[in-house]
Amino acid sequence: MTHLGSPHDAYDFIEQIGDGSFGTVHKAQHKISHKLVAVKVMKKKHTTIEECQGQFEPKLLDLLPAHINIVQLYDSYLSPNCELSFIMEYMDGGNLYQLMRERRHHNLPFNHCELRSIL
Ligand SMILES: Nc1ncnc2c1ncn2[C@@H]1O[C@H](COP(=O)(O)OP(=O)(O)OP(=O)(O)O)[C@@H](O)[C@H]1O
Repeated sequence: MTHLGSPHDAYDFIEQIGDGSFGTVHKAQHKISHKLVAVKVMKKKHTTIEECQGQFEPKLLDLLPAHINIVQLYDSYLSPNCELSFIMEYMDGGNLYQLMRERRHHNLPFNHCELRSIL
């Protein structure tokens, strides 16, 4: 379900944590519950709810069964300035590239079990 309105009304944006091909990702905190979330603000502008609901990523996340290795999608917003934002579970471990660099730096290669869970 996409809400009409800005995610800034419900969340305090803390910092930008990523920049992908399709959107920028921010760490944010719900103003009432204080729960930390990741907000992905899509680069492409959208004008209608129907257009937002046709997006591939949220459709896929909705279809997948709950799993600890799959980020949960909580909500989405369509702002008056035509920005579409997804509110997602916040993962605080960094991305795979950062993890690989850190492990290499400490000379700690992944074992078979870890590789299987990543792939
Ligand atoms: N749910 C999340 N919790 C914490 N950080 C996240 C979350 N989602 C994305 N990020 C951070 O934001 C970065 C960009 O994510 P995004 O999904 O926009 O692109 P990507 O999948 O990394 O790259 P691309 O879309 O270009 O293939 C990620 O690399 C990660 O560091």
